[in-house]
Parts: sequence; C-alpha cells; structure tokens
Amino acid sequence: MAQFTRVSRSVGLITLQNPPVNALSAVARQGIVDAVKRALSDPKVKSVVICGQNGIFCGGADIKEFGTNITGPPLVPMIHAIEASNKPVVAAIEGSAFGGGLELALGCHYRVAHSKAKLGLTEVTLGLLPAAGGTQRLPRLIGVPAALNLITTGRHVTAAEALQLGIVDQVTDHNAVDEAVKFALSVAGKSLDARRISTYPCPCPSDVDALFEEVMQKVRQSARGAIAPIACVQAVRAAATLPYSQGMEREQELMATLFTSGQARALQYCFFAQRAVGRWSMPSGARWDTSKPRSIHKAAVIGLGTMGRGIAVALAQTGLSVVAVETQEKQFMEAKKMVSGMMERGAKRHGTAPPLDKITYSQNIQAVADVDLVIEAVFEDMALKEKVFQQLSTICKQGTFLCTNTSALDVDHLASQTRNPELVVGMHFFAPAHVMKLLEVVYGPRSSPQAVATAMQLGKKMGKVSVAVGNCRGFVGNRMLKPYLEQALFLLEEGATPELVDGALEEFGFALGVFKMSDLSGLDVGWKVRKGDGLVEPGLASGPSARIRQGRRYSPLGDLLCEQGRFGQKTGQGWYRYDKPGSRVPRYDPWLHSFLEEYRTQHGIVARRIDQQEVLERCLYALINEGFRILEDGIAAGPEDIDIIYVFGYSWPRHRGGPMFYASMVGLAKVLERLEHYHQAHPDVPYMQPCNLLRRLVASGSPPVHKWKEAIKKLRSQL
Ligand SMILES: CCCCCCC[C@H](O)CC(=O)SCCNC(=O)CCNC(=O)[C@H](O)C(C)(C)COP(=O)([O-])OP(=O)([O-])OC[C@H]1O[C@@H](n2cnc3c(N)ncnc32)[C@H](O)[C@@H]1OP(=O)([O-])[O-]
Ligand SMILES: NC(=O)c1ccc[n+]([C@@H]2O[C@H](COP(=O)([O-])OP(=O)(O)OC[C@H]3O[C@@H](n4cnc5c(N)ncnc54)[C@H](O)[C@@H]3O)[C@@H](O)[C@H]2O)c1
Repeated sequence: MAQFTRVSRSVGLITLQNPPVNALSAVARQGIVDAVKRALSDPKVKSVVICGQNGIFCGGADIKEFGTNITGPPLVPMIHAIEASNKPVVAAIEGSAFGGGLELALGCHYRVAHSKAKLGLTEVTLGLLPAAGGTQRLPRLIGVPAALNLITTGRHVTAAEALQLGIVDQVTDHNAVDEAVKFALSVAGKSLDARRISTYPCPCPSDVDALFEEVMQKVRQSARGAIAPIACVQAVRAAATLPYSQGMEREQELMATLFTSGQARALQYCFFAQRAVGRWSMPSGARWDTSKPRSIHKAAVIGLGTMGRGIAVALAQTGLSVVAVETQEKQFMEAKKMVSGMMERGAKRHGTAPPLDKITYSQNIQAVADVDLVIEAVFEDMALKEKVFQQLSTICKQGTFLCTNTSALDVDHLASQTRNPELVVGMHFFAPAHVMKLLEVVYGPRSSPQAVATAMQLGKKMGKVSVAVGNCRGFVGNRMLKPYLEQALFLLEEGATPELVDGALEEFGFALGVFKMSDLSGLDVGWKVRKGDGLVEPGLASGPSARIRQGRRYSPLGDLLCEQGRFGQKTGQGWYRYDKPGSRVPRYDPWLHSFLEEYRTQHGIVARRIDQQEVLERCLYALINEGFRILEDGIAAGPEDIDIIYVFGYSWPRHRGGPMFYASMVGLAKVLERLEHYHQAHPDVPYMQPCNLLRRLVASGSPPVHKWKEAIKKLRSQL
C-alpha cells in the first residue's frame, strides 16, 4: 500500500497505493511507516519524496474506517516521525491533498504541488477537525486568520493560492513527482532546523481574545447548530495560545468529542449518500452501470422566465450550444439582458470569459429542430405544456430527448403527447437553476434507461447532484414538502405564530423557517396550484366546513393572505412585513397577528400554547412519513436519494443527515409513536397516519438506515 523505490540514485520515493484516492487506511499507514523506516535507514538515500499513485496525492483518512475498530499505526506519530527525520522529506502533491493527506504533507519539510492540485483541511465537512496535527501546524505555517478560514470552512484552495498563502514551496506545470525529486536532490544535506513546522512559533495578532471572540461569533452564526466548526476554532485557539505539545493534546480532546458525535455520523452518511445517488436504478431493473448515456452537444430551453434563464446559463457554462426560446416579446428582451448579466457575473467570479456566444435566442419554437435535448420551462399549466410537447415531437430531429422542468405535473402524461415517449424525462431544477446544486431526474414508466442516463450525465456535467426518482405528483421533494407546509399552517390556526414556527425550524438548522421561505418564493405560487386543484374558496367563510376541503382538514390562511395581495417579499407583505417590496429582512407584523386572532375567533378556535417540540414533531414527522410512503411506492430507490434531495434542494441541515437519516437517529419506534399520537389528535389529517412501511420497519426491529433498502426489498417480496 506504499511502495518504496530509490530514484536518481539518492532519493527514496514513497508512493501511496490505495485506489481510488490513496486514503490513509490501516494498511496504507503501515505501508508508509515501513517505507519511511526503510528510507531513513538506507545510507544511499539522502532525501525522500512522498507521492500518491494515479495522479492523486491523498484523500485523507479512510472515512470507511470511522465507526469501526480502527487498527494499524496511528497518524499522529507517523507524521511526527516524518517531520523528525534528519533527511529532507518532500511531498509531491498532484490531484488532491485533503484532510489527513494535507496533514501528512505538512509533516514533510517541503511541498511541491502541480498547478492543477487542490488542497484543503476538509474534516469540518465530515463533522470532524484536522486531528493529525493540522490545527496546530497550519496556523504556525500561514498565520491564525488564514488557518481559521481554511479549517472552519474546509474549503479547497488551488495550488496558486496555496503558494500565495505559504502552504506549498513550489508550484509546477510539469510532472510534480519529477520536480519534487529534483527539489529533494537540491535540498539533500541541508539543515532542517527551520523546516519543522511544529517548532515554529504561532504568528498571531496581539489581541488574541478579540480575534477569537469575533471569529467564534461569525462561525456560530453560519454553523446553523453544527458543532465541528466551533471545535475547529477552539483547536486553532490552542495553537495560538499554547505550546505545540499542549495544543496537540487539546486537538485530540476536541476530536474525541466530535468523532463519536451524531453530527459526524450524519455528515459522513451524507458524503457517501451523495456518491451513492449516482448509482441509480429503476424499478424495471435498468441501472447506471448498464445504461449508456448519449452525448449532448446542443440543447434548447423553452420559456425564459425565472427557471429557463438559470437553466440556459447553466447549460452554456457547461460548454453546450444553447437555443433559448421565449414567445412573449417583453420577456424575450428582458431575458436576453438578464441571461447575459448572469453569465458576466459568473465569469467575473471565476476569472473566465462569459460564454455569451454559446446562446442563440429565438421567439420561434422551430429554432430547436436540430438540438439533441430540450428542456421545457414554460408556465406550470398542463394544457400549455401538452401543446409544447406536441410541437416539439414534430419539430425536433429524430432521437431528441424532451425534458420538462415541471415542479409537480405528470411526466408520463406529457410523454403521451409525443411520438416517442421513451425520450421524455423530467429534469426538475431548483431556483436559481444556475446556482442550486440539486436536479431531480424524473422517469415515467415509459422513459428509456438511455434517456435517464443522459439526463443524469448532463446534470453531472452541469455540476449538479442528480437524483433519479419516479413519477408522481411533486416527485420526491415537493411531495414531501406539502404535509410539512400544511402542518405549519395548522399550527398557526391552533395558536402558534410565524415567529415561533420559524424559530423552531431555524434552531433545528434550516437556513430559513417555513414562513420566511414561503415569503421568499412567493405565496401566489402555491395559491395558483391550490386554485387549479379546486381547493380555494374565496372569502373568510365560517363554520367547520370552511376548514375541510375535499374531505380533509384544510387551512385557507395562505389563500386569505393572497386575497389581500400579500404575496411575500415581492409585495412587501406576507407572513412578515418588509420595508418595501423586494426587501429581504422580515419584520414582525402586528397586522398579521390581529388577523390570526380574528381568524381564530371566527372559527371558534381557542389558541393554545404550542412549544418548539410540537412544531418540530408535527412539521418534520409529517414530512418523514411521506418519505416512507415514497419509499413504499418505489418512487425513491432508497433513503439516501430522499436525504440528498432534502440536503441539496431544501436546505435541510446537512449535519442532521437528511430527513430519513434523522428519523433513524431519533428512532423509528419514537417517530411511529408520535405520528400515532398526532394522528389520533388530528384524525382529519390523513397523511399523519403512520405509513405501513414505517410500521413494518419498526416491527422488524428498526434496522439501521443503510439496511433499509434491503429490508424494503424483503418486505415487498413478502407481499
Ligand atoms: C481516531 C481517529 C483519528 C483520525 C485522525 C484524523 C485524520 C484526519 O484529520 C481526518 C481526515 O482526513 S477525514 C478525511 C478528509 N478527506 C476528505 O474530506 C476528502 C474526501 N474525498 C473527496 O473529497 C473526494 O473523494 C476527492 C476529491 C478526493 C476525489 O473526488 P472524485 O475523484 O470526484 O471521487 P469521489 O467519487 O469523490 O470518490 C471516489 C471513491 O473514493 C471514496 N473516497 C473518497 N475519499 C475517501 C476517503 N477519504 N476515505 C474513504 N473513501 C473515500 C468515495 O466514497 C468513492 O467511493 P465509491 O465507492 O466509488 O463511491
Ligand atoms: N420558479 C420556481 O421556483 C420553479 C422551481 C422549479 C420548477 N419550476 C417550474 O418551472 C417551470 C417554469 O417556471 P418559472 O417560475 O420559470 O415560470 P415563469 O412564469 O417565470 O416563466 C415561464 C416563461 O415561459 C414563457 N412561455 C410561456 N409559453 C411559452 C411558449 N409556448 N414558448 C416559449 N415560452 C413560453 C413565458 O412567457 C414565461 O417567460 C414551471 O413548470 C414551474 O413549475 C419553477
């Protein structure tokens, strides 16, 4: 797992060999320890280079080992032994040096990086801190403020930035291993006294307390309840205030708390889940590894409203030629300007040229005749979409994939409007489409595996986390959102306030509570959908039937606000008040509170005290219950798919691992018991009735989340 060879006569070359990312597994660590001993005891070796095979230095500790009984030599003494060596050791960094990989490099006396390499202490993203000396060495090398920034965010830096910060000594466009060998030859025999980072004093601003107080405040605000960033600050503080050996003790102490935390488990689950969703499968048996995607060179977007503009930008930024079609003159002119502006801002951020020439605009749908794939993003109106799909089916060349960005409509019905329904899939982007990472790829019963594979591959190229899901109203994300939103309204009716509900959800870790989110996206969007569903009855009707629609409990609160023109941020009023239309800071609105009181009086509701726990249980368990139904229906292949959709599309706090992982942490029996309790209390809310799959999982002993897929398969075969 680490090969030793002697090159250029006197350089000991140690190559990490643990594909795919040369993670520091027990065997890899043993390999390094043995190879270093060999290099140091070989009198012909005057200096040493450590590199990784296959163009990647090292992806850090082996995350798969966490949570198991870890054996093999520990990292800290291994890195100390390298640093203490009296022969110079040079790290040759290609590809990535992340987490323990960068810590290994920091234990070396010199670092040579390829210009395309990326470096980072990424542990915080896994709920940990750099515990192989990273929190103690990095601040000594680059100073406290820069180290804090890197360690608390886990961000990747380019080789150029690493050189500027002083993390690496040399950057090369040539073969980094060859350059490192040359470098090692040039430093052989030189004193290493000034090259052992652990012996450096920690350069620190004079007012350490003020600096750390300020940083801690900022980190707490952005952490949304995550504990690892806080521990990272504490560890760096130890570097700034304690001698190295005591700082190392503090690093280990803090790591010990994080290592076994539920948050670390959740974040590591997310890491693997994000990769697992790429290995999609369909109920037909079609799979990612047996379905060949087709290359897409030219794509079209139909409808340049909020979504179409973002999608066109994202496609052009991927390097595709794009035909952008908009029929309304005003929208057409506005979209052209906005799309160019979005591309220019994006290019400025990345220091690249805006891909303006990649997009051609047209007001005529005939312009899409020669594209390989179309993404339709016209109004959410089935009759209009039917017409567009009929047109596309006749206009487009043979084999063009036809995709819809619908939020909830029946993809299979749209497919039935075309000559080749197997070419139709949903590509459900999230707003703003050029920024949000999530893409739901929706397959209908007739979608071909090739169409799904092509949409998944295109999503990946666009930098999205793509999840393949089945076709149903709202697919996965929006289907689960409905009971969550409704519970929030019911809580208001019963005595809660938007501030209380949002406060509970934000404390849980959501970036925005449900009412702030609703103000941001616009109350009119849901109003239109409910009108289409025949649920909206104008006016403030009284009597029990006013709050029962289509046989189940219904809250008209959102409709009543819309009737008042309160659409949220865009109108300056919604669940909160804003300084002016378009302002973003929500303020307490006395009008809303009197309105709620009046509403309760009119309906004979006596407001009761509702606590944060009830808010969380009702909103989250309703959403989770729908998640179980989605698994039961086979709409999502496994809990990872649902969790990744919620983490990337709905700001579910990543350190809680997604709704299904969260349910497993709470305990399925407890979730079931609370759902039963709330269903008894609210029998007119059918979706509070615990789903069969949840009952069966509990009956079968509540298997851990990674065993659900298997358990579901087994339960299905018993039916
Ligand atoms: C008491 C204990 C004391 C501990 C001491 C602390 C030490 C240290 O401070 C802690 C760490 O280093 S924490 C670690 C800090 N390190 C990080 O945070 C880096 C995490 N890794 C990455 O960011 C990316 O994988 C790379 C950018 C390295 C490659 O990206 P790419 O080219 O797009 O490829 P990809 O698709 O992403 O991965 C390919 C396959 O490799 C798999 N795998 C990957 N890394 C793994 C790992 N470390 N391990 C295991 N497996 C790992 C991945 O699951 C996938 O498997 P699959 O079965 O095929 O699905
Ligand atoms: N807005 C969101 O947050 C969001 C998120 C995900 C999905 N969606 C879905 O994306 C789709 C578009 O939503 P939006 O918010 O961008 O709507 P929008 O109202 O902002 O834009 C729709 C655009 O389509 C144009 N259009 C209408 N008929 C057309 C035709 N025949 N040919 C070409 N252009 C036509 C309209 O002029 C308008 O510019 C909807 O299906 C919606 O449900 C929206």
